[in-house]
Parts: sequence; structure tokens; C-alpha cells
Amino acid sequence: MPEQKHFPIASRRSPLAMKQAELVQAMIANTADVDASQAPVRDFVSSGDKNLSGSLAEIGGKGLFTKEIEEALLTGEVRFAVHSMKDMPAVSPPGLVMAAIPAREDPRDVFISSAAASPWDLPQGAKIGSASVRRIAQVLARRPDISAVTLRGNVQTRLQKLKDGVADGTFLALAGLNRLGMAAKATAILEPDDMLPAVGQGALCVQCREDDKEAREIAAAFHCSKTAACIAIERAFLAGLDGSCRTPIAGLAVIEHGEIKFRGELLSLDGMRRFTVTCSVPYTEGSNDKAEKAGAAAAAEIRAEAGEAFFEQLAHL
Ligand SMILES: NCc1[nH]cc(CCC(=O)O)c1CC(=O)O
Repeated sequence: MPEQKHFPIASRRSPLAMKQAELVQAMIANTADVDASQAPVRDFVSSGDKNLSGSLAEIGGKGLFTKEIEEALLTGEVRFAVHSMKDMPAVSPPGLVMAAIPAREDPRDVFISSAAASPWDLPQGAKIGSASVRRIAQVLARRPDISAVTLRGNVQTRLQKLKDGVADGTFLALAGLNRLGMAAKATAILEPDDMLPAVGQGALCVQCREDDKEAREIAAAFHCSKTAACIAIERAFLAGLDGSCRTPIAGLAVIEHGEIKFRGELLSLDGMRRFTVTCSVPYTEGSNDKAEKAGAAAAAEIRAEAGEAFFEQLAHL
């Protein structure tokens, strides 16, 4: 009798996370000698999802959304886990690997509001709702008159809170809206020059146990090496700066004419100080060494410009 293949996929329970896991389930079914029923999606409630009060920074930051799922991978309860790349901590926990980075969705942010066509057109003293220190700092940098309230929860919850009048506008990743078929909810798509996205935004991470050769081989078939090169430079930049979600950090790499072009940004929480760096390196398929070095160098450049006092101040908040 042939061996029964079983490749359960772990996901967070939110509608977006489940949708992302289903996308990966289809990739697995497409590439491997496995059908979807052999790769069921299992949902996990993370401590990040249970705790909807306060900002991400207050309740413990990155890692909060991935811990339970990583444990299930390590025990063998699941063979794959699907995460949003931007929620991944800078370092992989021991025993686990990023087995695949599928092709990236649109990395841009969107603005949602019934009060203005863009965040820059909001009335004087308007209130934005967000839990992202990056988005808040980026708005404050241009509109110091605007105030921010914490707005968390999944896409649906946030849209409802906006309707309830909790804030005059909010921001979401276009990738999430696209995957949920909800892009029509966007009032405006923000170009990276206007709002540089979070590192990893729009990309997924398919995680496996390091010693699970069979699962890793399946994942390799839907790995996108161009996306991975962009993620390599972005995450090296993030790691070189701090890596937590308490710091307003943005970064985006794109590949154009064989070059990886990167822009990174560091802001103070109030948006009053803003440091930008750009760099480019040749794209080499299959090797991300140069990309990683360039991301680390970009971080070092910004660190030197901002000065260590800038980081010490953040650490004491
Ligand atoms: N921080 C939560 C989170 N993690 C990933 C996404 C969106 C999907 C993506 O960036 O791939 C979101 C929601 C949002 O920022 O709107």
C-alpha cells in the first residue's frame, strides 16, 4: 500500500490568514503529488489575536502571531505554516526554516476614509486609526496636526470601527484587501514615495521544520527567487536597525533591469525626525549574499546618521 501523504498547513484564524493559507494549499496541490484534502488548513488562535487591546508594541510586538504555530511545526502536528512576511521576527527560531517565499502581492498601503481622498487631504486636527507606529509616524511627518488612535483587529473589524466613527481614516495593506477580494474598500492607493510600506509587506512566508526534507522540497517548487532577493535586502535592513515593531521602520525593494533597488526609512515616533537611504545591487538568481550585505550596509548608514542616542531614546519608551 502506498504511504498516505499528510501535509497539514497551519494558519492564524483571521479571514486574511485563512485565505493566505488556502493560496499556499493551492500551490502545494499544484506542484506536488498531493491533493488539497491531504493538505488541510488548521487554524490557530495566536496570543496576538486574543489580545485586541493596546498597540502591538504594548502587548509584546513581533513573534506574538507566530509562536503557537511554530510550536505545532516543531512537534510535527503540522508540516507547513503560512505567515505574512511582515509579521515574521528578524530571526528564525531554531529548527525552523523559511522553506519558500512565494511571489509577492502588491506591497503598497491603502488609505480608507469617508472624510478625505488621501491622508494629506484630511481636515485640520483629524484622527487616524492605526496600530502601526510606522504608518502613524509617516502621517505625522507630513501632517503634525493629525492625531492617532489605536485601531487593531482584522480587516473586517477595522472597517467596522471606522464606520462607528472611531477615526476619520485608516490604513491597510493592499495585498490583504486584494487577497480578500476587498480592494474596492480602498479610498486611495498610496505610492511608496508617499508611504513607504513595511518591510516584507505583501509577501508570504512558508515555514517548515528544518529536517522535513519532503515538505521543503514541495515548498521549493513555489519559491520566487526575485521576491526572496527583495525580502533579503529588506529584512537585513530591518535586522540591522532593531527588528521590533516598536520602531517606525519602512523598506521596499523592487527589481528593475536586473538591479534590486531598495529604499529604506527610519522615523521617530512623532514623525519629526526622518532618515532615508537608497541603494541598489545587481540581482543574482539563487544567491542573496549581495542583497543581504546591501541591506545591512543601508541599516548601518541610517544608524550612523540617526546616531545611537536616537535608538537609546526608543529603547526607553
Ligand atoms: N500587521 C498585520 C498584517 N500583517 C500582514 C498584513 C497584510 C498582508 C501583507 O502585508 O502581506 C496585515 C494587515 C495590514 O497591515 O493591513
